[in-house]
Amino acid sequence: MTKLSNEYIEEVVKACRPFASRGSVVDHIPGLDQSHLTDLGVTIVTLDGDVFSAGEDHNDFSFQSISKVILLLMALEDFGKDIVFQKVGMEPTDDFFNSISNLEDYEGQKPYNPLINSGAIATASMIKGSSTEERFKRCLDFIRKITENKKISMNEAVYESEVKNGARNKALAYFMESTGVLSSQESDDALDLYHRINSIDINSLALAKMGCFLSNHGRLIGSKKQLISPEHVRTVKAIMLSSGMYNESGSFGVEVGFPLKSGVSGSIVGSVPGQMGIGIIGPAINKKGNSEAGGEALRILSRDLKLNIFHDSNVKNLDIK
Ligand SMILES: NC(=O)CC[C@H](N)C(=O)O
Repeated sequence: MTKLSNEYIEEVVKACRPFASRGSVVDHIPGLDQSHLTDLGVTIVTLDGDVFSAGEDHNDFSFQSISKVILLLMALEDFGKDIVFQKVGMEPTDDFFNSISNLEDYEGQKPYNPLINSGAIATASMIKGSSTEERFKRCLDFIRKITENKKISMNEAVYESEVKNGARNKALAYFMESTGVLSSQESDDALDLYHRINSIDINSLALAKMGCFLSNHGRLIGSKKQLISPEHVRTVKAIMLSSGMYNESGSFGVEVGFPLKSGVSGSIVGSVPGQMGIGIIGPAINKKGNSEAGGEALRILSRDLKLNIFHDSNVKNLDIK
Protein backbone atom coordinates (compact mmCIF):
# COMPACT_ATOMS: atom_id res chain seq x y z
CA MET A 1 0.00 0.00 0.00
CA THR A 2 1.19 3.53 -0.85
CA LYS A 3 2.81 5.34 2.08
CA LEU A 4 2.20 9.02 2.63
CA SER A 5 5.26 11.24 2.15
CA ASN A 6 6.08 14.64 0.66
CA GLU A 7 7.69 12.82 -2.28
CA TYR A 8 4.49 10.90 -2.95
CA ILE A 9 2.39 14.12 -2.88
CA GLU A 10 4.94 15.69 -5.26
CA GLU A 11 4.45 12.78 -7.68
CA VAL A 12 0.67 13.25 -7.50
CA VAL A 13 1.03 16.99 -8.21
CA LYS A 14 3.33 16.26 -11.16
CA ALA A 15 0.93 13.69 -12.61
CA CYS A 16 -2.12 15.96 -12.22
CA ARG A 17 -0.79 19.35 -13.36
CA PRO A 18 -1.42 18.59 -17.08
CA PHE A 19 -5.16 18.10 -16.35
CA ALA A 20 -5.38 21.87 -15.72
CA SER A 21 -5.36 22.48 -19.48
CA ARG A 22 -8.91 21.05 -19.61
CA GLY A 23 -10.22 23.96 -17.52
CA SER A 24 -9.85 27.71 -17.22
CA VAL A 25 -9.28 30.23 -14.46
CA VAL A 26 -12.15 32.57 -13.55
CA ASP A 27 -11.29 36.09 -14.61
CA HIS A 28 -13.16 38.17 -12.02
CA ILE A 29 -11.28 37.26 -8.83
CA PRO A 30 -8.46 39.75 -8.13
CA GLY A 31 -5.11 37.95 -7.95
CA LEU A 32 -6.26 35.07 -10.16
CA ASP A 33 -5.65 34.99 -13.91
CA GLN A 34 -4.63 32.56 -16.65
CA SER A 35 -0.97 32.77 -15.52
CA HIS A 36 -2.07 30.53 -12.61
CA LEU A 37 -3.64 27.93 -14.93
CA THR A 38 -1.24 25.10 -14.07
CA ASP A 39 -0.80 25.94 -10.38
CA LEU A 40 -1.54 22.98 -8.14
CA GLY A 41 -1.00 22.74 -4.39
CA VAL A 42 -1.93 19.69 -2.33
CA THR A 43 -1.67 19.47 1.47
CA ILE A 44 -2.67 16.61 3.74
CA VAL A 45 -2.88 16.86 7.53
CA THR A 46 -3.40 13.54 9.30
CA LEU A 47 -5.24 13.11 12.57
CA ASP A 48 -1.84 12.30 14.12
CA GLY A 49 -0.82 15.86 13.20
CA ASP A 50 1.57 14.95 10.36
CA VAL A 51 1.65 17.32 7.38
CA PHE A 52 2.46 16.28 3.81
CA SER A 53 2.49 18.90 1.11
CA ALA A 54 3.71 19.79 -2.38
CA GLY A 55 3.27 22.21 -5.28
CA GLU A 56 1.94 25.78 -4.94
CA ASP A 57 0.88 25.09 -1.38
CA HIS A 58 1.97 28.49 -0.04
CA ASN A 59 -0.23 30.59 -2.32
CA ASP A 60 -3.16 32.42 -0.79
CA PHE A 61 -6.45 32.09 -2.65
CA SER A 62 -10.00 33.08 -1.88
CA PHE A 63 -12.26 30.81 0.09
CA GLN A 64 -15.23 31.23 -2.28
CA SER A 65 -17.77 28.43 -1.95
CA ILE A 66 -15.86 26.46 0.65
CA SER A 67 -17.18 29.14 3.01
CA LYS A 68 -20.61 27.53 2.58
CA VAL A 69 -19.44 24.73 4.88
CA ILE A 70 -18.57 27.28 7.58
CA LEU A 71 -21.94 29.02 7.26
CA LEU A 72 -23.74 25.69 7.59
CA LEU A 73 -21.72 24.57 10.62
CA MET A 74 -22.39 27.86 12.39
CA ALA A 75 -26.08 28.06 11.46
CA LEU A 76 -26.57 24.51 12.80
CA GLU A 77 -24.77 25.37 16.01
CA ASP A 78 -26.75 28.63 16.37
CA PHE A 79 -30.25 27.38 15.52
CA GLY A 80 -30.18 23.55 15.34
CA LYS A 81 -31.10 21.19 12.54
CA ASP A 82 -34.89 21.59 12.63
CA ILE A 83 -34.89 25.36 12.14
CA VAL A 84 -32.03 25.41 9.61
CA PHE A 85 -33.69 22.82 7.37
CA GLN A 86 -36.97 24.69 7.44
CA LYS A 87 -35.26 27.38 5.36
CA VAL A 88 -33.02 25.23 3.20
CA GLY A 89 -33.29 21.67 1.89
CA MET A 90 -30.75 18.83 2.08
CA GLU A 91 -31.20 17.36 -1.40
CA PRO A 92 -28.67 17.31 -4.24
CA THR A 93 -29.50 19.17 -7.43
CA ASP A 94 -28.46 18.65 -11.04
CA ASP A 95 -28.48 22.41 -11.67
CA PHE A 96 -25.48 24.73 -11.64
CA PHE A 97 -24.34 26.23 -8.33
CA ASN A 98 -25.85 29.65 -9.00
CA SER A 99 -29.09 28.44 -10.55
CA ILE A 100 -32.15 30.59 -9.98
CA SER A 101 -34.62 28.37 -11.82
CA ASN A 102 -34.30 25.58 -9.26
CA LEU A 103 -35.61 27.97 -6.62
CA GLU A 104 -38.92 27.88 -8.45
CA ASP A 105 -39.39 24.15 -8.54
CA TYR A 106 -38.30 22.80 -5.16
CA GLU A 107 -40.73 22.20 -2.32
CA GLY A 108 -41.70 25.49 -0.67
CA GLN A 109 -39.37 27.22 -3.14
CA LYS A 110 -36.55 26.92 -0.66
CA PRO A 111 -33.01 26.21 -1.92
CA TYR A 112 -32.23 22.55 -2.63
CA ASN A 113 -29.27 22.46 -0.23
CA PRO A 114 -26.92 24.74 1.75
CA LEU A 115 -23.92 24.17 -0.55
CA ILE A 116 -25.26 26.02 -3.59
CA ASN A 117 -25.35 29.84 -3.70
CA SER A 118 -29.03 30.29 -2.83
CA GLY A 119 -28.74 27.80 0.05
CA ALA A 120 -25.66 29.49 1.47
CA ILE A 121 -27.31 32.92 1.33
CA ALA A 122 -30.20 31.38 3.27
CA THR A 123 -27.87 29.87 5.90
CA ALA A 124 -26.02 33.22 6.11
CA SER A 125 -29.29 34.66 7.41
CA MET A 126 -29.11 32.20 10.33
CA ILE A 127 -25.82 33.32 11.89
CA LYS A 128 -26.37 35.01 15.23
CA GLY A 129 -25.09 38.55 15.80
CA SER A 130 -26.38 42.08 16.15
CA SER A 131 -24.80 43.36 12.90
CA THR A 132 -23.15 41.98 9.75
CA GLU A 133 -19.78 43.04 11.23
CA GLU A 134 -20.42 40.99 14.36
CA ARG A 135 -21.67 37.99 12.39
CA PHE A 136 -18.68 38.14 10.06
CA LYS A 137 -16.29 38.44 13.00
CA ARG A 138 -17.81 35.32 14.56
CA CYS A 139 -17.29 33.43 11.28
CA LEU A 140 -13.72 34.70 10.91
CA ASP A 141 -12.83 33.82 14.52
CA PHE A 142 -14.22 30.35 13.99
CA ILE A 143 -12.22 29.87 10.76
CA ARG A 144 -9.05 31.10 12.52
CA LYS A 145 -9.68 28.66 15.35
CA ILE A 146 -10.26 25.54 13.26
CA THR A 147 -7.35 26.32 10.90
CA GLU A 148 -5.13 27.34 13.85
CA ASN A 149 -4.14 30.44 11.88
CA LYS A 150 -4.79 33.81 13.51
CA LYS A 151 -3.64 35.71 10.42
CA ILE A 152 -6.50 34.66 8.17
CA SER A 153 -8.46 37.71 7.01
CA MET A 154 -10.73 39.07 4.31
CA ASN A 155 -9.21 40.33 1.05
CA GLU A 156 -10.76 43.79 0.43
CA ALA A 157 -10.15 43.72 -3.34
CA VAL A 158 -11.87 40.33 -3.63
CA TYR A 159 -14.79 41.59 -1.53
CA GLU A 160 -15.23 44.62 -3.79
CA SER A 161 -15.24 42.37 -6.83
CA GLU A 162 -17.74 39.93 -5.23
CA VAL A 163 -20.11 42.85 -4.61
CA LYS A 164 -19.52 44.32 -8.09
CA ASN A 165 -20.09 40.95 -9.78
CA GLY A 166 -22.81 39.87 -7.38
CA ALA A 167 -25.91 40.51 -9.52
CA ARG A 168 -26.83 36.82 -9.66
CA ASN A 169 -26.48 36.43 -5.90
CA LYS A 170 -28.58 39.55 -5.39
CA ALA A 171 -31.22 38.06 -7.65
CA LEU A 172 -31.18 34.83 -5.62
CA ALA A 173 -31.55 36.74 -2.33
CA TYR A 174 -34.43 38.88 -3.62
CA PHE A 175 -36.13 35.89 -5.19
CA MET A 176 -35.99 34.19 -1.79
CA GLU A 177 -37.37 37.36 -0.22
CA SER A 178 -40.27 37.25 -2.70
CA THR A 179 -41.14 33.69 -1.65
CA GLY A 180 -40.71 34.31 2.08
CA VAL A 181 -37.55 32.20 2.59
CA LEU A 182 -35.84 35.46 3.66
CA SER A 183 -37.51 38.46 5.26
CA SER A 184 -36.96 41.94 3.83
CA GLN A 185 -34.75 42.70 6.87
CA GLU A 186 -32.62 39.61 6.22
CA SER A 187 -31.78 39.57 2.51
CA ASP A 188 -29.25 42.45 2.23
CA ASP A 189 -27.39 41.44 5.40
CA ALA A 190 -27.28 37.76 4.44
CA LEU A 191 -25.97 38.69 1.00
CA ASP A 192 -23.28 40.94 2.45
CA LEU A 193 -22.13 38.27 4.93
CA TYR A 194 -22.06 35.74 2.06
CA HIS A 195 -19.89 38.05 -0.08
CA ARG A 196 -17.54 38.80 2.82
CA ILE A 197 -16.96 35.19 3.82
CA ASN A 198 -16.37 34.24 0.16
CA SER A 199 -13.55 36.83 0.09
CA ILE A 200 -11.41 35.40 2.90
CA ASP A 201 -7.84 34.55 1.89
CA ILE A 202 -6.77 31.02 2.74
CA ASN A 203 -4.10 28.47 1.72
CA SER A 204 -4.00 24.72 1.24
CA LEU A 205 -2.60 24.06 4.75
CA ALA A 206 -5.50 25.96 6.34
CA LEU A 207 -7.97 24.02 4.19
CA ALA A 208 -6.39 20.70 5.15
CA LYS A 209 -6.73 21.69 8.82
CA MET A 210 -10.37 22.56 8.25
CA GLY A 211 -10.84 19.10 6.68
CA CYS A 212 -9.08 17.56 9.68
CA PHE A 213 -11.42 19.35 12.07
CA LEU A 214 -14.36 17.75 10.25
CA SER A 215 -12.62 14.36 10.18
CA ASN A 216 -12.02 14.68 13.92
CA HIS A 217 -15.77 15.14 14.50
CA GLY A 218 -15.62 18.84 15.42
CA ARG A 219 -12.48 18.97 17.57
CA LEU A 220 -8.97 20.27 16.93
CA ILE A 221 -6.30 17.58 16.78
CA GLY A 222 -5.13 16.71 20.29
CA SER A 223 -8.02 18.54 21.94
CA LYS A 224 -11.05 17.07 23.63
CA LYS A 225 -12.94 20.36 23.35
CA GLN A 226 -15.97 19.98 21.13
CA LEU A 227 -16.21 23.21 19.05
CA ILE A 228 -19.20 21.98 17.04
CA SER A 229 -21.43 19.10 18.10
CA PRO A 230 -20.59 15.78 16.39
CA GLU A 231 -24.19 15.50 15.19
CA HIS A 232 -23.89 18.77 13.24
CA VAL A 233 -20.50 17.78 11.83
CA ARG A 234 -22.04 14.51 10.63
CA THR A 235 -24.88 16.39 8.95
CA VAL A 236 -22.45 18.73 7.19
CA LYS A 237 -20.24 15.88 5.96
CA ALA A 238 -23.24 13.97 4.61
CA ILE A 239 -24.30 17.05 2.63
CA MET A 240 -20.71 17.58 1.43
CA LEU A 241 -20.74 14.02 0.08
CA SER A 242 -24.06 14.44 -1.71
CA SER A 243 -23.74 18.11 -2.82
CA GLY A 244 -20.24 19.48 -2.12
CA MET A 245 -19.07 19.22 -5.74
CA TYR A 246 -22.33 20.68 -7.11
CA ASN A 247 -23.78 18.77 -10.04
CA GLU A 248 -20.67 16.57 -10.17
CA SER A 249 -21.10 15.28 -6.63
CA GLY A 250 -22.32 11.87 -7.81
CA SER A 251 -19.21 11.05 -9.80
CA PHE A 252 -16.92 12.37 -7.03
CA GLY A 253 -18.88 10.21 -4.59
CA VAL A 254 -18.20 7.16 -6.74
CA GLU A 255 -14.59 7.90 -7.70
CA VAL A 256 -13.32 9.60 -4.55
CA GLY A 257 -15.82 8.55 -1.90
CA PHE A 258 -15.44 11.00 0.96
CA PRO A 259 -16.91 14.44 1.84
CA LEU A 260 -15.63 17.30 -0.34
CA LYS A 261 -16.40 20.94 -1.02
CA SER A 262 -15.10 23.02 -3.91
CA GLY A 263 -14.90 26.74 -4.71
CA VAL A 264 -14.52 28.66 -7.99
CA SER A 265 -10.99 29.74 -7.03
CA GLY A 266 -10.12 26.09 -7.76
CA SER A 267 -9.95 25.18 -4.10
CA ILE A 268 -11.21 21.95 -2.59
CA VAL A 269 -11.43 20.77 1.01
CA GLY A 270 -11.65 17.05 1.69
CA SER A 271 -12.42 15.21 4.91
CA VAL A 272 -11.55 11.55 5.31
CA PRO A 273 -13.35 10.62 8.53
CA GLY A 274 -11.02 9.45 11.29
CA GLN A 275 -7.98 9.78 9.01
CA MET A 276 -7.06 13.14 7.50
CA GLY A 277 -7.99 16.49 6.00
CA ILE A 278 -7.01 17.46 2.47
CA GLY A 279 -6.57 20.99 1.09
CA ILE A 280 -6.15 21.59 -2.63
CA ILE A 281 -5.71 24.62 -4.83
CA GLY A 282 -5.82 24.16 -8.62
CA PRO A 283 -7.35 27.30 -10.19
CA ALA A 284 -8.27 25.79 -13.58
CA ILE A 285 -11.91 24.80 -13.12
CA ASN A 286 -14.42 23.04 -15.35
CA LYS A 287 -17.89 24.25 -16.34
CA LYS A 288 -19.37 22.85 -13.13
CA GLY A 289 -17.03 24.97 -11.01
CA ASN A 290 -14.62 22.22 -9.87
CA SER A 291 -10.83 22.14 -10.16
CA GLU A 292 -9.69 19.88 -13.02
CA ALA A 293 -6.22 19.06 -11.68
CA GLY A 294 -7.53 19.04 -8.09
CA GLY A 295 -10.27 16.57 -8.99
CA GLU A 296 -7.73 14.26 -10.60
CA ALA A 297 -5.48 14.52 -7.52
CA LEU A 298 -8.39 13.44 -5.33
CA ARG A 299 -9.14 10.44 -7.54
CA ILE A 300 -5.49 9.33 -7.36
CA LEU A 301 -5.17 9.91 -3.60
CA SER A 302 -8.37 8.01 -2.93
CA ARG A 303 -7.28 5.07 -5.07
CA ASP A 304 -3.66 4.86 -3.84
CA LEU A 305 -4.40 5.42 -0.16
CA LYS A 306 -7.73 3.53 -0.13
CA LEU A 307 -9.55 6.55 1.27
CA ASN A 308 -13.04 5.80 -0.06
CA ILE A 309 -15.23 5.53 3.04
CA PHE A 310 -17.09 2.65 1.40
CA HIS A 311 -13.87 0.70 0.85
CA ASP A 312 -14.01 -2.63 2.68
CA SER A 313 -11.00 -1.79 4.87
CA ASN A 314 -12.74 1.42 6.05
CA VAL A 315 -15.99 -0.26 6.99
CA LYS A 316 -16.16 -1.82 10.43
CA ASN A 317 -18.23 -4.89 11.35
CA LEU A 318 -17.91 -6.52 7.99
CA ASP A 319 -19.08 -9.89 9.31
CA ILE A 320 -21.99 -10.98 7.20
CA LYS A 321 -24.63 -12.53 9.39
N1 LIG B 1 -18.79 28.20 -6.73
C1 LIG B 1 -18.36 29.22 -6.04
O1 LIG B 1 -17.26 29.22 -5.47
C2 LIG B 1 -19.24 30.43 -6.09
C3 LIG B 1 -18.72 31.57 -5.28
C4 LIG B 1 -18.87 32.88 -5.97
N2 LIG B 1 -18.29 33.90 -5.14
C5 LIG B 1 -20.35 33.17 -6.16
O2 LIG B 1 -20.97 33.69 -5.26
O3 LIG B 1 -20.89 32.87 -7.19
